[in-house]
Amino acid sequence: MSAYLNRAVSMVAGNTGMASSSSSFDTNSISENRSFANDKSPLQIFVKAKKRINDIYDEINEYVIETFHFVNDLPHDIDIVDKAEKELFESYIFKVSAIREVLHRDHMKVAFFGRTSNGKSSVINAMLKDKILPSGIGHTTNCFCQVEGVDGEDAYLVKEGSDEKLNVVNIKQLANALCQEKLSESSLVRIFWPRERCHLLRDDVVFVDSPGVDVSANLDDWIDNHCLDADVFVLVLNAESTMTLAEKSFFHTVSKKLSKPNVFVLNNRWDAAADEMEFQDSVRTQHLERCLDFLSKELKVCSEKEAAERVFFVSAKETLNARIFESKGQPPHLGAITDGFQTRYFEFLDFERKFEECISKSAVKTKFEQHSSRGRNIGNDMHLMLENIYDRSNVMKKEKGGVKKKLTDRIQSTESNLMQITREMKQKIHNMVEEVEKKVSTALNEEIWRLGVLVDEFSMPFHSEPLVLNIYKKELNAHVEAGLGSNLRARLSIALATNIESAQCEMTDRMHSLISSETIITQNKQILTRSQPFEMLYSLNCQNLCSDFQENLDFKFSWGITSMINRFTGKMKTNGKQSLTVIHRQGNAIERVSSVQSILENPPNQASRIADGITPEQISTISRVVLSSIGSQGTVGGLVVAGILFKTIGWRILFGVGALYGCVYIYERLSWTTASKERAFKGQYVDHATKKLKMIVDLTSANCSHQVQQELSSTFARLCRVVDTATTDMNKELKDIEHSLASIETNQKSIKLLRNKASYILNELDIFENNYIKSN
Ligand SMILES: Nc1nc2c(ncn2[C@@H]2O[C@H](COP(=O)(O)OP(=O)(O)OP(=O)(O)O)[C@@H](O)[C@H]2O)c(=O)[nH]1
Repeated sequence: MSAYLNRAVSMVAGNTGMASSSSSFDTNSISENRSFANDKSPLQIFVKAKKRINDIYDEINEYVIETFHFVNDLPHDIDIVDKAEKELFESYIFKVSAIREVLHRDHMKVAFFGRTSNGKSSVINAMLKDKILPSGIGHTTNCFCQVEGVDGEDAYLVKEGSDEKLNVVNIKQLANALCQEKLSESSLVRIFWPRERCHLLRDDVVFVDSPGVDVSANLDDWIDNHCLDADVFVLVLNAESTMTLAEKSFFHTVSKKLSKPNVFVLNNRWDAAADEMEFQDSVRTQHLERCLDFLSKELKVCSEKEAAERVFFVSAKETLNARIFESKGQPPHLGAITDGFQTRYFEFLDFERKFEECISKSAVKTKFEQHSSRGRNIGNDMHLMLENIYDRSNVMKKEKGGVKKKLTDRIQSTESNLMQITREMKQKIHNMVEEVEKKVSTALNEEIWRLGVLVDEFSMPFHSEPLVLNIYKKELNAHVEAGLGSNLRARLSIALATNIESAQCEMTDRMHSLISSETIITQNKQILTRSQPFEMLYSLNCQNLCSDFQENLDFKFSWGITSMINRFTGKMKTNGKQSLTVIHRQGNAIERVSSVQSILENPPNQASRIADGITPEQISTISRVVLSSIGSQGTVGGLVVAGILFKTIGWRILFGVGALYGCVYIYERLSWTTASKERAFKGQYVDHATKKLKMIVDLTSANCSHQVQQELSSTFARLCRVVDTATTDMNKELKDIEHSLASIETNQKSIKLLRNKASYILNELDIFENNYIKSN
């Protein structure tokens, strides 16, 4: 084994972690090492990086969707995100979705270029360990052929511009299929080959075979259409000849369009070139120098040292044959064409190892660095937007907190002020009620005192006929009731209405000071505005009051004994009445109402008894007893009196007095006319009505004060209801604000969580970049 071979073996073994302590090895051990190495293939960097970035993008996708839904579902009252921001959040969903699609399609792409028949297809087949692409003498590849892995057992091809999957059973069929179609040289045929048949395809490497660079002038189109996303370029040279201008100029164009492309140079057909063993080393050195110069000095895609790792001398044909034998379980060296197979085979393995390392790192960098940076931009943007939204929610929280405090204070002050005003208004109403009671009582007493004048004003024709008299009495009662009512109204109503109105205004103003809502105040004013001022009802009801009035229109001699007794008892009646008033003043208003009402309902008996202590029957009995006593003893007594008087003053004087008494009697008897009867009737009526009206003075004043109390209390109650409504509204508003605040706090927690998720994703991308991009 030559020294060069030893170097190659140690190189490959070293890369796979296997120590080469002996130069005596066979190709079986190489194949075992190679198989073991697959698991640790440099391509795994790309595979793992792709899986990782896909996982991160799955998280980013979930995150942008979650964030958009959160922002979109925010309650309308929490106006912290505007329409433009929502649209921006939504746009991230589409962006991420587009990146994920590209990511899923991302693969490592290697493109093979060189002159026709240099063995490009053979190199690809050797790498894929199968005769996939047709190869042969002459121009066999007439368009771009891309070999990529597919799940499943069946291979198929898809032509450019078509979705039809054409079955490919074997290489002949594929060659026929490609030849039958008149394809343009820059069109692309995609060959899908089962992944499981080749580890390179399984690890997402895509191979692109091209027509010879010497057969086309459309090199720019080729590069634009097929090379811009290639991670590695392999220039397949024919080691039997020198690099041509066509090959050089193609790569010059490539290096102009792509910054520092990864270019490998394979001096293929080295088996044929090495036939003449004596010149082998000098030819190799010659080729090597030219290639190194080309890469490092002409293309300037790498340093000379790096270029030394990019130039190989191989035999694709031998390698392919060896691998086919190998796949059949036979020793690979059976595929050897000439001497030096092992060296060339090892160098092919070395190329593959370097190629795998290069393409993996390059693809990770060129493809995933971009995705990582776009993911980072999205994460940063969203983090910033969420930061702004959080700040806005904080401002809103503070505002709402301020409103809540003001509202709470207002509710508390309204409640305490309402209690204070209620106490004061109760006292005011009480004072006004007492005042009204006094005023009504005084006014009514004065009117009763002037009752005679009112009765005298009644001018209906009087007749003592009972039927006519009844009508007269009814009309008189109505006249007295109307007169008293109008007099009382004239004396009291205006002042009373003014007082009540001012009290109502005061109540309204004070209660309205507790309400902040102008709408409620306006509505309330409309409700409280009365169409007519307060009108007091005195309810004297003389008709019932004087229903027991019984006139006495019989002639009565004013100097008769009965009249004299009546005058005497009249004095007693006055005293009794005074005592009744005292008794009544001690009771409360309601009791007075009931007692007086009962009096009114049973007027003659009880009232007279309570007032006088002596009933009219008793008076008449007394009169009769006195008269009868005078009558029964008159004979003796009268004679005695007459005798004494006769004896004392003389019969003339006695006769004169008797005649005078008689004249007076006759005069009174003659003047007892209808007019006298009317006067007597009115006098009796005035006495009766005065007596009855005085009984109801307290009742009436209590009734009036009750009306005032009712009026003011109902006004105050209405105002309280209004304040209550306003307080209820404020409480409702407070609850809404509290609910809103709770909602803001919940949303702030969600925003924080989403912000943290953005930071987490950014951190994941950092780790990804450190592991897969910066370390390369
Ligand atoms: N001796 C020898 N022959 C080779 C080697 N590689 C390829 N060949 C032969 O060279 C011929 C051309 O090989 P291809 O793989 O078709 O070459 P190509 O560059 O793809 O040609 P086009 O497809 O026409 O561009 C075939 O007959 C191969 O068998 C090699 O390493 N040694």
